Amino acid sequence: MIVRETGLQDCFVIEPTIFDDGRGSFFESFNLQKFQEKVGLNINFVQDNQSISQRGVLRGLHFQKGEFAQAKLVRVIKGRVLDVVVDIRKNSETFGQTFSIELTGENNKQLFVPRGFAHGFSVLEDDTIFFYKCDNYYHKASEGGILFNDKTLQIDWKLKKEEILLSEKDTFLNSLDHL
Ligand SMILES: Cc1cn([C@H]2C[C@H](O)[C@@H](COP(=O)(O)OP(=O)(O)O[C@H]3O[C@H](C)C(=O)[C@H](O)[C@H]3O)O2)c(=O)[nH]c1=O
Repeated sequence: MIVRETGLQDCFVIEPTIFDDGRGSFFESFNLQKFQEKVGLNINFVQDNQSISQRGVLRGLHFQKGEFAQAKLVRVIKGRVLDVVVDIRKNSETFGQTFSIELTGENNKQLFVPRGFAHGFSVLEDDTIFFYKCDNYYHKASEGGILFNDKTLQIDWKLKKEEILLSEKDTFLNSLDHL
C-alpha cells in the first residue's frame, strides 16, 4: 500500500498492493490498521455508499456541513471516473484549490477526502460502479454543494458540455463565492 500526497493537507492517494496470479488478482480494498498507520489519521468509517452511472453523468460537487461533514475513501470498482475534490476549509492555506485524479477499475487507486472538502466525479465509461466509505452518516438537511462549472474553479471534467448529465438538485448548486 503506497500513500501519496496531493498537495492538499490530509488528502491522499492510496495505491493498494495488487497480487496477480494465474487466476486473476487480489487486493485488500481496506485495512483499518494499515490505513491508520500509513495515512496517520484516526478515522472511523461508519457508512459505505455505492452508485452506478453511465458515461456523461456528473455527480457533485457535494459536501455535508458542520458536525455532519464527512471524510470519504473513494474508489472505482468497475469503469472510469475523473474524481475531483475542492478544499473548502475556511482557514486552509489551500482554500479553493482542487485536486483531480482518474480512478478506474484497472488502476484500483483510491482517494482519501478529508472533512471540509467538496467532492464530485465525472463518469468516463458506461456502467461505472463507484464505491466509497464515509466517516459520518448521511444527513440530508446538512447537504451543500458547488456548481460543477463554477467560474472560479474552472474544472475540466473531461466530458463534452452536451454529454453532461446532472441531477436536478445539482443544477441549482451555489458558486464557491457564495459558500
Ligand atoms: C448520499 C446519499 C444519498 N442518499 C439518497 C438520497 C437520494 O434519494 C439518492 C441519491 O442521492 P444523491 O443524488 O445525493 O446521490 P449523489 O449525487 O451520488 O451524491 C453523492 O455524490 C457525491 C459525489 C458525494 O461525494 C456524496 O457522497 C453524495 O452527495 O440517495 C442516501 O440515502 N444516503 C446517502 O448517503
